[in-house]
Amino acid sequence: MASFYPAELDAVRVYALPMRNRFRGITVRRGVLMSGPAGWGEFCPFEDYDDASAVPWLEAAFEACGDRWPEPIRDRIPVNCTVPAVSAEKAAQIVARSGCRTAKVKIADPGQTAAEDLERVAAVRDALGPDGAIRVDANAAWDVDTAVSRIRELDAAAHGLEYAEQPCPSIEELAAVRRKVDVRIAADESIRRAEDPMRVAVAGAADVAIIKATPLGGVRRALQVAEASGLPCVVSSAVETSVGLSAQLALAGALPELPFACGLGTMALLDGDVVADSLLPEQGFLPVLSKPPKPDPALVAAATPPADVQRWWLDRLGRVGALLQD
Ligand SMILES: O=C(O)CCC(=O)C1=CC=C[C@@H](O)[C@@H]1C(=O)O
Ligand SMILES: [Mg+2]
Repeated sequence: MASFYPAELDAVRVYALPMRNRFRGITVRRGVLMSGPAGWGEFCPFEDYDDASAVPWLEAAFEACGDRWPEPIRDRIPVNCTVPAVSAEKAAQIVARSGCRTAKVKIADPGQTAAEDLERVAAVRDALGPDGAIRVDANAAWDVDTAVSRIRELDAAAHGLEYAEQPCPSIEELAAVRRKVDVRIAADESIRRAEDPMRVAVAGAADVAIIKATPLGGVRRALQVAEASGLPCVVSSAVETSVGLSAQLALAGALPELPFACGLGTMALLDGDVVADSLLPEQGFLPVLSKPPKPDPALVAAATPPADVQRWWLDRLGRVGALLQD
């Protein structure tokens, strides 16, 4: 239950920021910034999410506006750089510029061949050197047999993968792949898109749980999901601006254990931000803030989309807000 409602919001601002490369099929990231008594929150469900699936995203924004986050137990978070489905050359540049010691590589993207995936992963290993870690994310693209053969090939091209994220859609398939390959399996969509993320039994089907505060309803809820998963957790972003990203860092800061780098280096995917001190990784780390950063009015003005786009987002906010109050 949210602790306060949109009627109490001090300010609501719609933003649109271009992505540097197409990611998850999108080229512009859009959402709503809102301020409440505790600070700023961000409501940014992807455009393909229906209103019901967008409810936890709004709960996450309201948590940031209405409550302080749990006390952190660490003040900085190691992060991976995220490599979209780009050419091998571009992938190497992204890794080299990031300063991160872990890279997450998107594979099995629509329109990409298996050979291009292997080249991208090999280029990332060259750019990272022998002791960096490489993880891949297939976003549920494969069946079990394809996953088993592709993961083995990618593991060889990478000279060792840290884990393979969501190779197949279902938990049963993840479990079957996990029995057949030596690489760790991570569950992402199986948790974040589950009807009840608190009850999804991923232990046995995965070695790592990907946890995201924004689609799971906020930092507190995500901490409960992490505990219920019974697995080591990696916090990963939903490609928010620095406002929403700060909540994900609060989650990473509060988790009892954090054995792997987190997927929170995503400000590098966006061309611009709404805060002046953007949460871009430095030497592979991001800070845990005590509260969300305040948007810079000039940057927000520069990121404000046309009136019809603003109207679409405000209507969506109103509809999802009404569902939340039901
Ligand atoms: O984990 C990262 O490095 C970045 C975040 C990331 O990959 C994602 C963010 C948002 C939507 C997803 O398609 C994608 C993911 O599947 O993890
Ligand atoms: Mg994923």
